[in-house]
Amino acid sequence: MEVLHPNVRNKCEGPGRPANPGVFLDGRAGKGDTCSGEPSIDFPVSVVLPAGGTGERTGLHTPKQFCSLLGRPLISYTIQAFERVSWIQHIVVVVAKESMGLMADIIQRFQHHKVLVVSGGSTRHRSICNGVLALDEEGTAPDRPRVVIIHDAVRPFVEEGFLREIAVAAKDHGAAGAIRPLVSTVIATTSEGFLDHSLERAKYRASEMPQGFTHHVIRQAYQRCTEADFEFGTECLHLALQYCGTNAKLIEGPPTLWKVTYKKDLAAAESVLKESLSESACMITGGRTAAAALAEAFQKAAGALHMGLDPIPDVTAENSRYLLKESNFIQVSINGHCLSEVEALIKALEEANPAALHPLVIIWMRVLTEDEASDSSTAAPTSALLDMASTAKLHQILLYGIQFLQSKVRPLSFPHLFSFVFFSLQIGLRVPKECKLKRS
Ligand SMILES: Nc1ccn([C@@H]2O[C@H](COP(=O)(O)OP(=O)(O)OP(=O)(O)O)[C@@H](O)[C@H]2O)c(=O)n1
Ligand SMILES: O=P(O)(O)OC[C@@H](O)[C@@H](O)[C@@H](O)CO
Repeated sequence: MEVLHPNVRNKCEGPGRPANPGVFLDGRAGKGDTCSGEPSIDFPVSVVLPAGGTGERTGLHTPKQFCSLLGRPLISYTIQAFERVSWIQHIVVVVAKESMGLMADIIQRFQHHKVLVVSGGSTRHRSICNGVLALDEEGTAPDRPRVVIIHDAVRPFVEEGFLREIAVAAKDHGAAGAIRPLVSTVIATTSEGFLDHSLERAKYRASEMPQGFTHHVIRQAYQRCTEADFEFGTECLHLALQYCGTNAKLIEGPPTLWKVTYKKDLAAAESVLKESLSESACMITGGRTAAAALAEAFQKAAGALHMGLDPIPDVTAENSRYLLKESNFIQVSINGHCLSEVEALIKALEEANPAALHPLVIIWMRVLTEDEASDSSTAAPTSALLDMASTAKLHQILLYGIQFLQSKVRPLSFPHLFSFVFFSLQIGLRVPKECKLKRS
């Protein structure tokens, strides 16, 4: 636990008044989990996530950044999006003083790492400024970044590739920002509430996040800006231009950069998360030829429905990364019914203890040939599987079983098989239930 130097000067809320010392919270020692195999950026980058607002426009009592989506606070998704990027050194989360304890709990519970928490201010600019200052101080503060990325904590869908573009452009130009095409036309009104004029929509863009700045530019911008900027401003790019003469490079971002603002946006964010979680899985074949052949055939069938399936022999050695990155697992067993493979997978997941944003789903897919099916001793170990499912659920692991007969007369029906798997992945996120053996 590292405490920032107590006299972190908080210019943002008036000169001289020290901000609450930030604390370094690291809920989990150990390596981060990069989500990309691309080469890392070769200059230090840190992130400031302003999360000190009250979320009034949602009409909810809980500030939207702390509202739960699939059982997890919204801010946790945003933090994980950044902590999985290996070239990001520190994540400064700026929260209201009264939320510091809650934020510490979230970091501990979801095992976030490389996070520094500092107290926010009465406006978004004051909060961002506090976050930048926290990166600024000599002494115990983390090593200084070359580039500072600023990203609203209530924009959970940010991708590493776009972050990289913003960071490189910020390094090259001093500032960079995400833009999106305008959906509505911008108009100016008279003081009596009538149309004064409208802007030519094609000439304008919506300013979104993330934005990036060299540490020098954003620090100077906040040192020079006025109280009116702090009180009423909403655009960091403007401060860089106004007070540092830096024209930000503008980069059109993906539509996923939208900000959770209203209550309906929380529901939209949850359904986006749910959809994204059931679109991929890894199929564990145990290295057996028949299982690998089945997995490859299944992978082709799933590809047509834009579902990514990775056949792998096991989750050891270099495949252990799936335990941290993946969320859905299909354990393929052909004949035989020992549950040891499923048991081993559950154990590996518990040990890896991924900072999963959602329940993990394991589907035990068991294929019986005709002679096996006629042998009563190979009957599905339903009670053992149900017991295992009940125990696994305590660790947020949902276990389902599917068993089907493969015979000359009844060849494998992928549509049936696939619909069960996809259905389980979807349902698995909604209501954790004991596993049910399905006979197709
Ligand atoms: N004093 C403030 C105000 C806002 N923010 C943060 O800035 C981001 C974008 O601001 P906005 O969507 O306006 O959030 P709120 O101010 O909370 O929303 P509202 O205006 O509806 O109250 C949010 O992550 C919010 O928590 C902040 O850090 N400090
Ligand atoms: O004004 P709000 O606090 O709702 O949201 C902040 C937005 O203005 C900001 O995130 C982008 O427009 C980019 O500056």
